[in-house]
Amino acid sequence: MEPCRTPVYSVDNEDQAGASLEFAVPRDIINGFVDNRREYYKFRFQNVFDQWVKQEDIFEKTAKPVIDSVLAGYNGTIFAYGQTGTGKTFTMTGGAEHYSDRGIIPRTLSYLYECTEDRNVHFTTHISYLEIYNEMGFDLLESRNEAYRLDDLQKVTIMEDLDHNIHLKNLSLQLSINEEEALNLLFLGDINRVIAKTPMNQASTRSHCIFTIHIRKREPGCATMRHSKLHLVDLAGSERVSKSGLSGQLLTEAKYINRSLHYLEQVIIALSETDRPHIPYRNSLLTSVLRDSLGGNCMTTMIATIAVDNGNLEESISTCRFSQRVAVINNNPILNEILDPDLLITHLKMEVQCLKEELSLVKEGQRNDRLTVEEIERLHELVKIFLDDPDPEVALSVGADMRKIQYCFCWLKVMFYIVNIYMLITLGYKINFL
Ligand SMILES: Nc1ncnc2c1ncn2[C@@H]1O[C@H](COP(=O)(O)OP(=O)(O)OP(=O)(O)O)[C@@H](O)[C@H]1O
Repeated sequence: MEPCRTPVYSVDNEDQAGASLEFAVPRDIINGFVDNRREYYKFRFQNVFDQWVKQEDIFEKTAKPVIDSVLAGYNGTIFAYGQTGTGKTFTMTGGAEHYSDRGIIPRTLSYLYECTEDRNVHFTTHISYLEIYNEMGFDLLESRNEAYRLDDLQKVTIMEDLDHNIHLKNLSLQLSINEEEALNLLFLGDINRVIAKTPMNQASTRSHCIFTIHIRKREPGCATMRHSKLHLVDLAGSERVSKSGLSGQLLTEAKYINRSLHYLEQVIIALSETDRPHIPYRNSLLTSVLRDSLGGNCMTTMIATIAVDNGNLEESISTCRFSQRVAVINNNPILNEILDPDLLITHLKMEVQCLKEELSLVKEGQRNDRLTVEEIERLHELVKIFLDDPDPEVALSVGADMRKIQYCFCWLKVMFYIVNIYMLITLGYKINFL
């Protein structure tokens, strides 16, 4: 947050009804003339952080619960939204001056690898880093060398399968086995990010960036595997084109940013209205990529950053209104669990074997040549083993040959008669004896 020039806001974290942020706007501040606009605006959120808050507190209260649910097998998203220059990148990535200024992404990596140290559970972590600039996707991790131009990066395109799942073509997934490797990937991606100067903010990021951690977790002896992903999203800042005095390339960027944020807002509004049959995800690359992360089976946290000085009040109130829309969306996180691929292969092999036997049974069912003496002797042996085995689950397996199966049935029938006759004789003997 920018330092406050006029104290027109107050934060109340003690209120029983939840944390609140209130703006008191003296009438003379509203454009300098008396009008009918409201003088007080009060918003309630899960947490409200004032400008002196420590990065650690933000991480503990906003990010940690999402990471815990991602480690348990649910998808998660944390995204920073707000006017340009209000601290989104500072919140997500952090400041370079002090170690304590580390933002949510590096802290998430530390916490994540700390949690996955448990040797009894097998974790695999992959990282991807996508940049969306002027409605085009770029892989921030593809180039192992520093990119000098945006075109040096691999272009990422979006594809949809028959089940409407989104796939990102050319977005690399980099394996990272520890915190150091993951941080190196973050730094590589950050170097590759497009940085342009605007009159509003000397280090403004003009693109949306999505840092995604893909996790696979398997517990020993467990037939299933859990897979989840955590999107950490630093959105480009919204800005009023007239106010920022942009022109040329920067104006084009601002238009793209504002348009994609507008589409994001449309999606959020549609999600917050429960009776809306259609959610317009396809309008932009950003909403298409975040499709499974805004509504649906995901735990989503939005961090809204605002400036509290008078000059930015209008944007700040608009950001708060948008955040309240987001807060009413109800997601139903679903556990992402699949059968372990190795076990799946074993099951499929067994199924193929059964199907092969069934097939040859159908084909060979027409054979009418007689069984040889050796074959008959072998079948007697198999039936004996089958009958002698006390295990009720034991199977009599004679191969896919209808003649052999029929012979075994006949032989079992003979055995059945023999046993019955024997029992009758024994019973008759006992009666006579009595
Ligand atoms: N809480 C904070 N403490 C100290 N400095 C901060 C804080 N928040 C932001 N800043 C500083 O304010 C400036 C703007 O912040 P930042 O780049 O994070 O804004 P942004 O919202 O990401 O902007 P843009 O949308 O233009 O990328 C940076 O120099 C940053 O270091």
